[in-house]
Amino acid sequence: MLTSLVENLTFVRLQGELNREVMALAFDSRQVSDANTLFVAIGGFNADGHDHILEAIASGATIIIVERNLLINAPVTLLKVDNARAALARLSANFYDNPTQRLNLIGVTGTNGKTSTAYFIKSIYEQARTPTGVISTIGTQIGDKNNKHNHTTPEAPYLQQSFDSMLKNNIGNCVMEVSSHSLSLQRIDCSDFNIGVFTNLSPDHLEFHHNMEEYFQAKASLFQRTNKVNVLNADDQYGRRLVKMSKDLGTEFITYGIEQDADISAIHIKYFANYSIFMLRTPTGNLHIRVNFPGKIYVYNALAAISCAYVDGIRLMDIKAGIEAVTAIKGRLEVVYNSDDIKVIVDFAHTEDGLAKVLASIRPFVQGRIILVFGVYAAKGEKGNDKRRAMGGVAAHLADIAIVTSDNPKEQDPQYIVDEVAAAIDELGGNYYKIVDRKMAIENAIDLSEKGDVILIAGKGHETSQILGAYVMPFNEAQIVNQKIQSRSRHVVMK
Ligand SMILES: CC(=O)N[C@H]1[C@@H](OP(=O)(O)OP(=O)(O)OC[C@H]2O[C@@H](n3ccc(=O)[nH]c3=O)[C@H](O)[C@@H]2O)O[C@H](CO)[C@@H](O)[C@@H]1O[C@H](C)C(=O)N[C@@H](C)C(=O)N[C@H](CCC(=O)O)C(=O)O
Ligand SMILES: Nc1ncnc2c1ncn2[C@@H]1O[C@H](COP(=O)(O)OP(=O)(O)OP(=O)(O)O)[C@@H](O)[C@H]1O
Repeated sequence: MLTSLVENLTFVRLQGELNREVMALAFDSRQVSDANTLFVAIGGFNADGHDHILEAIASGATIIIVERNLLINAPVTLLKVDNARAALARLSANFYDNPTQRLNLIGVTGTNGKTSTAYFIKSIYEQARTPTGVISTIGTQIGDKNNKHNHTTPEAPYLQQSFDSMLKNNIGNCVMEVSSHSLSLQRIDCSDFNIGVFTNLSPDHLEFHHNMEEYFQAKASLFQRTNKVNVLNADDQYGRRLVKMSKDLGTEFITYGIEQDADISAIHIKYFANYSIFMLRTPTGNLHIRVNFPGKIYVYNALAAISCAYVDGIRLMDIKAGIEAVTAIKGRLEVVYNSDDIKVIVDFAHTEDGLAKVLASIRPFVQGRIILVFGVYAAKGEKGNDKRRAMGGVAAHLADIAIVTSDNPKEQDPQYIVDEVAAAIDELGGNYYKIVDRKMAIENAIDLSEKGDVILIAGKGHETSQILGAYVMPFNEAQIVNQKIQSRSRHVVMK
């Protein structure tokens, strides 16, 4: 009933009764399909939900939440709130009876590494026989089911429903990637986090957050609301700011690192082509760990997950087994083809820092050349230009050949983006080709390759489609690679 749903919500009743049944929640008029739906009208960046109230009512909405004084000539209940997004979060949590109060919720935030850290955490907790759900860029995993969604951190109704579903399936822990958008747009309001995990911070999403300070403050807000402890990267300058912030707030924290003094650290690290080994140092003992992914970034992601499990009381043997049990994460340094001649890797690197670090991780083990296929999605304008140029710079410095192509061009002109990235590579004297069509770019990389080369296809990782304008085209990089290699070998045999 609406009377219980509005608990702890500050509102003004503009019309109608509170004594009404609520069958569903919606924030998009196009998604209303049930009678007795509560529709929250959000004033957005592009549209305004208030302009779509009548459509929502026509589809079944009977309770409308608004931010303005209005009256509607229909038998609906109309409540006014100060902030519709915050109200959506409160109503969603109430609708599912505040599930996070009964869930061990762990939030992972930072620019890069959230997904692998989340999967490492899930694996460790499950070694310790504590079932764990995941909400991440790859999807929401509850038991054996994985539901894909467009967001890294979905909107509040979906989140609260997922938490509720985890509890109903006897899953007591949830590890969730928390994006800066979700923090700024109140998607995770009314979610009680026990632990917050910070990976790192580097430029991204600046068209939305305007500058690094604003971006940092959005991320920092997660660590101001954790109930138990913050897990912080001592080697990252923003991680050290979060240490200071936690001290000031009197919040418990634990640090991890490789370079700086930290509570949990990795020493004697040895890097190999497909994995790394190191000695894990903790306040209560040391042990050897193997991470089945190459490069320093995965040692960091493993340390973040280890520190989270450690402060949550999981035994070191389960921690070790949990990290070592993760052998693949979709689209994260995923080897989609490997032979004596060439290796083809698909990876989700889509920021300057991520791309640079992935290239640095694989470089020591490449006998031939690195052929990089990549595109950049960044919004129009100065911040977008900065990102495109910065990624072009990484390609110029760290790849032998760059094939500049499209990522998800979405509403933008793909040729413009490719030209701009290529101009940045050109200025630095890099070696590049421009091929707007991503499938052709991948095929050309294979044609160009010689024995000993590694092809890195960066940017889309786990994604299975490409967004061109309003068109979502199925796009499977592993399939494209394998089909091309098969047809190439057929061609060679026929000759
Ligand atoms: C920048 C951003 O986050 N935008 C979010 C924002 O969109 P918006 O304000 O532009 O929405 P809008 O189009 O103006 O519409 C305003 C309201 O009217 C409603 N509407 C609109 C039209 C209509 O016919 N009927 C109707 O009811 C809309 O559903 C919306 O509630 O509010 C919408 C819901 O209210 C979100 O779906 C939308 O996410 C968009 C789709 C998005 O792409 N977000 C990305 C950038 C994002 O959140 N990314 C992060 C980080 C990913 C990462 O780390 O890489 C993520 O967590 O995924
Ligand atoms: N610790 C790290 N530091 C820098 N780059 C990293 C790190 N870990 C992974 N990466 C790179 O960033 C890419 C994205 O990593 P991951 O998917 O874990 O990040 P994410 O934080 O989930 O990103 P998003 O929020 O955009 O989904 C990886 O494919 C890899 O190229």
